[in-house]
Amino acid sequence: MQKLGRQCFWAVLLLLALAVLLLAGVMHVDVRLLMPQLGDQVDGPPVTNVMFLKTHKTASSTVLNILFRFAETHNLSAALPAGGRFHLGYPWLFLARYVEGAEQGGPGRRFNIMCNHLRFNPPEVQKVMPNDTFYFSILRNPVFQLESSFVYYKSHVPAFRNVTSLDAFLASPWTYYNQSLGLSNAYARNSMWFDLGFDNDAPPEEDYVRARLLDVERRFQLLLIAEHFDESMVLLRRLLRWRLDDVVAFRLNARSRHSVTSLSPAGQERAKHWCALDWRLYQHFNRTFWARLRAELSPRRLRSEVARLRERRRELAALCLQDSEPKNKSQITDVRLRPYQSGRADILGYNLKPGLDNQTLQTCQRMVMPELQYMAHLYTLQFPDKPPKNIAFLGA
Ligand SMILES: Nc1ncnc2c1ncn2[C@@H]1O[C@H](COP(=O)(O)OS(=O)(=O)O)[C@@H](OP(=O)(O)O)[C@H]1O
Repeated sequence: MQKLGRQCFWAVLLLLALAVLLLAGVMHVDVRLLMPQLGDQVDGPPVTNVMFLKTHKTASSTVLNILFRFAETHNLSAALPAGGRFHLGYPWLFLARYVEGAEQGGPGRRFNIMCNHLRFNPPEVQKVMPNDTFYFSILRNPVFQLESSFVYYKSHVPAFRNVTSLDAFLASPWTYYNQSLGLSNAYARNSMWFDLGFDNDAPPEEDYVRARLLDVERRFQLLLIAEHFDESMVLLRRLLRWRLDDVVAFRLNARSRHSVTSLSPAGQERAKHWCALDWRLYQHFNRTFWARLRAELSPRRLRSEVARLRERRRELAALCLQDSEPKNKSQITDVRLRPYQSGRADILGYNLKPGLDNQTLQTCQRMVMPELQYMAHLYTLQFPDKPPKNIAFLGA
């Protein structure tokens, strides 16, 4: 009798499971959306040695926030800029000695996570990162990347200083762009190509471009695409075997709508021509990105993973943020959460909900902490005996 009862129980359970699967199939719903805990399972230990080449104006600060949070929550070491510096020697080619502590404890000191701005120089990066490091970076359509760069670096970059608009610059770039001024003009032309360590003024000849694209393919396991940020996070999480919350992030370092300018259609075409190396880079890795996604996930699975990521971001926004809309500098009440401002860009940040309990507050603070503040925070954790980084603009 008891045996019959047990059999009935299992039969009902089986029927129920079949009904859920059938329903999910009919309604085109991924089962993991109905039972989220199923979807967070990953095979094998997470990858913990990661080098992210932080390209400029490509959503890279949002990725850096993800990596810093992972480093902090897993007690991993980060390769941080030495002394009072805020980047790893940029715009000069990276050298291992730009990393705090790289030369202490004898040569061979290795770090888990590396993600501050640097100009890629593989042999020197290899001196501070372990052999099994996962290398990745992110690219953005150079038309929009250049527009963001123009507004952000307007007064910093010689080529941009004396021109009123990007359209005017692109109509006659050689009037404003002086090659002999070298590195300080790197933000004005093929900036992603430059960050990868290549010559941003090289003629875009076919053999040269192909050889460099091959170099990038050899060095990096993954190139993400800023325009497809959520799909990028789904792919990254899969390859790193991380949990969903590890890759959920709020958009950081964004400009307010009024500081975004739009390029005329002719200006957009000129931007592709002016930044021909970046345009080739972007087109190539946009193609390989989608090929990789297709190889890793079915379209339905991709849709459901992106949906889960967005749902979780909405949940965390509701938990953490006073208002899900980002705020400008003067609206951010906690000065420590104000992002660095530059050029004509009005860079936005977030206010947290008041009255959060300590643990929630800590999680939420980390998610909205701007790059410089987070770096200074990790630096103090990692090097408590060294003078802390001085973020001058916070005192202003
Ligand atoms: N999640 C996500 N998806 C898409 N785009 C995003 C995301 N996060 C940040 N951004 C946009 O990235 C721009 C800032 O880039 P960076 O953080 O790389 O800039 S920096 O070089 O570190 O200053 C900045 O672009 P602009 O607003 O056009 O300047 C951000 O809006």
